Amino acid sequence: MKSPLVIAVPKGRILSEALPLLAAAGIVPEPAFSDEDSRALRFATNRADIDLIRVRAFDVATFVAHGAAQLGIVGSDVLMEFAYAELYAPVDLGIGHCRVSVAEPADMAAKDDPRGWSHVRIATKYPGITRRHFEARGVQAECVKLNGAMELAPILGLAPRIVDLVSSGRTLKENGLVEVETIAEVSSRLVVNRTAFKTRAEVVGLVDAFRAAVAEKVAA
Ligand SMILES: Nc1ncnc2c1ncn2[C@@H]1O[C@H](COP(=O)(O)OP(=O)(O)OP(=O)(O)O)[C@@H](O)[C@H]1O
Ligand SMILES: O=P(O)(O)OC[C@H]1O[C@H](OP(=O)(O)OP(=O)(O)O)[C@H](O)[C@@H]1O
Repeated sequence: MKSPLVIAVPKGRILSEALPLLAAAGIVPEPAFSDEDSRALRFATNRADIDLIRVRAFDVATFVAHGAAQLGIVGSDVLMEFAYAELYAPVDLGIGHCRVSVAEPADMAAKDDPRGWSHVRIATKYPGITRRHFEARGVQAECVKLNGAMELAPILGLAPRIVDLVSSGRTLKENGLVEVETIAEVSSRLVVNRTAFKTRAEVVGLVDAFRAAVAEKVAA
């Protein structure tokens, strides 16, 4: 028998929205998958030919790009950051909606004009997206890489501006920051390893199942 297909899912906030979509696509993980006390990382499902792995959001892209997992669920922010050529993203899952934005302290924004920037220092988890965004209009971005709590950077003098995800805007507001530019709208995508897509027929069937699950959700 062929080895099971591996689907990588992020363990953070997307998971609760992804599970109903997986179920609608006919994939239900074993109970240990939702058990917070479980230390297991790879899980069987109701389908003998499919396993799930639970990894960090950024690592979903890495596992699938290298073919260690054949499919995955990941935010388009992560896809933009890495731009892996081996990743094919055929289905917008319509979950995990937010945006990647530039933000700065409210008092700074009151007198700031983004058109006048020539060099910016930015704290971010997304140095790739940030550099490309600013380079496209001739602005040099010096990035300080953080893995979370970017909103602290301006207050503590690490960098005057940040590039981070914004959804309700509450995190910015509670930290005295305002959004000054939206770089991109974000949603989660089904990603597939291009080689697996060509060589394993079951992958094509699964992509169709996810597409149907999304269409069903939209129609409901
Ligand atoms: N506030 C938000 N609203 C909607 N979607 C979000 C929001 N924040 C993040 N996301 C989406 O969820 C994905 C995972 O984010 P999450 O915050 O759960 O993980 P993380 O904290 O980056 O992960 P890790 O703990 O592994 O570093 C992001 O890549 C993005 O696509
Ligand atoms: O606009 P809002 O609705 O407030 O959402 C934005 C926040 O959500 C994300 O962080 P998350 O809560 O995932 O924590 P993290 O810093 O661990 O990534 C993001 O990094 C922002 O901090």
